[in-house]
Amino acid sequence: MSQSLHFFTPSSNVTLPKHSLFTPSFTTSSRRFQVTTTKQRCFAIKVSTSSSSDPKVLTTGNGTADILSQISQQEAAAVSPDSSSIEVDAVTEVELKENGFRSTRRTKLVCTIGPATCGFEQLEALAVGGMNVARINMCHGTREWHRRVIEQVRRLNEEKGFAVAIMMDTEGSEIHMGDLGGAPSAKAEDGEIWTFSVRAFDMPRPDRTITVNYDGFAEDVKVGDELLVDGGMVRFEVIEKIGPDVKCRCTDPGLLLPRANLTFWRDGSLVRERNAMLPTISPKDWLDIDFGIAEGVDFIAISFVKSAEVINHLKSYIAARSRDSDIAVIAKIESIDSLKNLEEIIQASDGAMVARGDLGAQIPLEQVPSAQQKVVQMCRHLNKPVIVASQLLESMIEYPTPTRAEVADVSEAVRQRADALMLSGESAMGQFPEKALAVLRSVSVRIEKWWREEKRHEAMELPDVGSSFADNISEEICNSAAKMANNLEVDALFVYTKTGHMASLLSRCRPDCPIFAFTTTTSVRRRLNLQWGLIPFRLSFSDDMESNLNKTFSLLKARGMIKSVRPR
Ligand SMILES: Nc1ncnc2c1ncn2[C@@H]1O[C@H](COP(=O)(O)OP(=O)(O)OP(=O)(O)O)[C@@H](O)[C@H]1O
Ligand SMILES: CC(=O)C(=O)O
Ligand SMILES: [K+]
Ligand SMILES: [Mg+2]
Repeated sequence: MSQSLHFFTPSSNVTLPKHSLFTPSFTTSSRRFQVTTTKQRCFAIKVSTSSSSDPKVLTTGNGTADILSQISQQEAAAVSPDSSSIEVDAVTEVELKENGFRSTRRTKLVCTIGPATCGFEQLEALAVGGMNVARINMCHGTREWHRRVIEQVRRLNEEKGFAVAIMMDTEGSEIHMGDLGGAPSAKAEDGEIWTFSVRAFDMPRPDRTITVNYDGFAEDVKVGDELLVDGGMVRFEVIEKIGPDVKCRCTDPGLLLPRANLTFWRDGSLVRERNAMLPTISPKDWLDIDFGIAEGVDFIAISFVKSAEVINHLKSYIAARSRDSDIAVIAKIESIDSLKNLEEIIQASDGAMVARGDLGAQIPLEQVPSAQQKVVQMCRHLNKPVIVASQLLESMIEYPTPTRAEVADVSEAVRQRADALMLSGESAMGQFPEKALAVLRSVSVRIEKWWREEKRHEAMELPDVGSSFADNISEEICNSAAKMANNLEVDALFVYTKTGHMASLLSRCRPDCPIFAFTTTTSVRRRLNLQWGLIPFRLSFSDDMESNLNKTFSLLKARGMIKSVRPR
C-alpha cells in the first residue's frame, strides 16, 4: 500500500527542503520513504506502509496558474475533459471563479428546517445562501412532514448539484411541554396562574393549561419549586399540586413555544429525581432513528447524551441496519452529565454539538461560554467536527437585523474555529431565515479573513489521534502539508480521500488556504460538508496519482474554475 504526497512549489528550481518539514518519524525510518522529483517544479513523496485502508494522496498547490503551467498540452489532452464527471455545486463554483480560492468561507452553516423554510424554493434559497447541512428536529412535526423535507433536499441536490447534508436530531426523553394544541406560541403574563398537567385532554383543552410529557412530573415536583421553561425564558413558581395537575404562578413572563424544555429547581439547584433515570434514547427516538436510517440521513444528532455507552450502542445499531450507508452520530452536549463525561463521549462520537439552549438550562448561564470553548477545543484535539448551536441570532426570529451582541457571539464561535454554526428558530420559524443565514455567512468570512491577515490564530498543539503507524503517517503528512501550505502561502490544498479521513485530518489543522477534497461517493461528499475549510467534490479517481492530478486539473480547467497562464 502506498501513499503519496504531491507538492507544487512556487519557484522553478526546486530543491527539496533540507531541514525536516516532516517530523522525526519520517526521517528516522527513511527506509520507508522514497522521495522523487517528478517534474521540473513539483516533487512527490511516496510513503510505503504495510497496512493501510486505502491509498491516500495529498496534493498541495501554490496557485493554480503555476500548477497548470506544469501540465503540457499533451497531458491535458490525454484526459477527455468531460466536465460533468466532477461534481461541485453551482454556488461554490461561482464563488471560486469570482472571488478566488482564498476568500471562500471556511466555517460551515447548519439550518434547522421548519414551517418557515420547508418549501422547495425556500430550501433552494438557503442552499444558495450557503446552507451546508439541513437539520430536522424530531421534537416537532410528523415523520411524513420530515420525509417531505428530506425528499426536497435530495431533489435540490440532484437537480442543482448541491451537497446539502441532512441531520436528524432526536427528541430525547427529557421533560418537555406538549404542543400547545397547534398554536405557534402562547404568552404567559406576570402573576398568571397556569396548570401543568400529565393528563391527556380532549380538544379544546382548558385555557392556560400545558401538558407535560413525563408521567412522574406531578410526583417529582414540590410546592415552592421553580419551573423553568426553555432554561429560563419563562419562569413559574409551583403553588399547589392537585393529583396530576400542578398549579404554577408566572414569575418571569414570556413566550411559551410548543414542546419547550422544562426543568425544575429547588433551593437554587436543578432537581434531578426519577427523571434522571429516563433513557437517553426513548422508544419514540428509536422509531425516529429507524426512520432516519431508512431515509438515509447523513447525520443523527442525539439529544441529552449522558455517556459514551449510548453512542456506542447507537453506532452498532446503525452498522447492523445500514450496511452500505455510513451515518455519522453527533453527540449533543446539553446536560451536566455530558460535560462530566465529555472526553469519552466525544471520543465515541463522529462529532459534537454545543447545544447551548438546553445546556443553559442545566448549568448557570455564565458557565456556558467556557463550556463551549472546552467542547470546541476537545473536538479539535480528537479530530471530530463540532457545531455551535442555539440563539446565535435569536433576535432575528422577529427582526431583520441582529444585535451587536449576537454578532459578537457569532464572531467568537468563528474565532474559536468551530467547524459549523447553527440556526434554530431563526430559520425554522423566524421571519427572516435568509437574512439570518446571510449574517452568519458574512460574519464568518469577515472574521476568518481578519484572523488570517493578523495571523492571530493561537498555535494549538495537536495531539496524535491515530493508534496505528499508518494512522500516524497520515497525521504527519497532513500536519506537515498544512504547515507547508501556510509557509508557502499556497492557494489550495488538494486531497484525494475515499473515506474522508485524510480530508478531516487536514481540516483539523485549520490551514490558511481552503482544502479541495475529492472523494468518490456522494455520501462522503455530503458528510465532508460539515467540516471546516473543506470544499468537497465528487470525482472518480484511481490509484495512479499522476493521472488523477492531470484529470482533476483538466476538469477544473474545463469548468473554468482554474485558469492556465503562460509559463514564466
Ligand atoms: N418541524 C417543525 N415544525 C414546527 N415548528 C418547528 C419545527 N422545527 C422547529 N420548529 C420551531 O422552531 C423552534 C426552534 O427549533 P429548534 O429545533 O432549534 O428547537 P430547540 O428547542 O432549539 O432544539 P431542541 O429541541 O433540540 O433542544 C422550535 O421551538 C419550534 O417552535
Ligand atoms: C440545539 C439544542 O438542542 C439546544 O440548544 O438545546
Ligand atoms: K431535538
Ligand atoms: Mg436541546
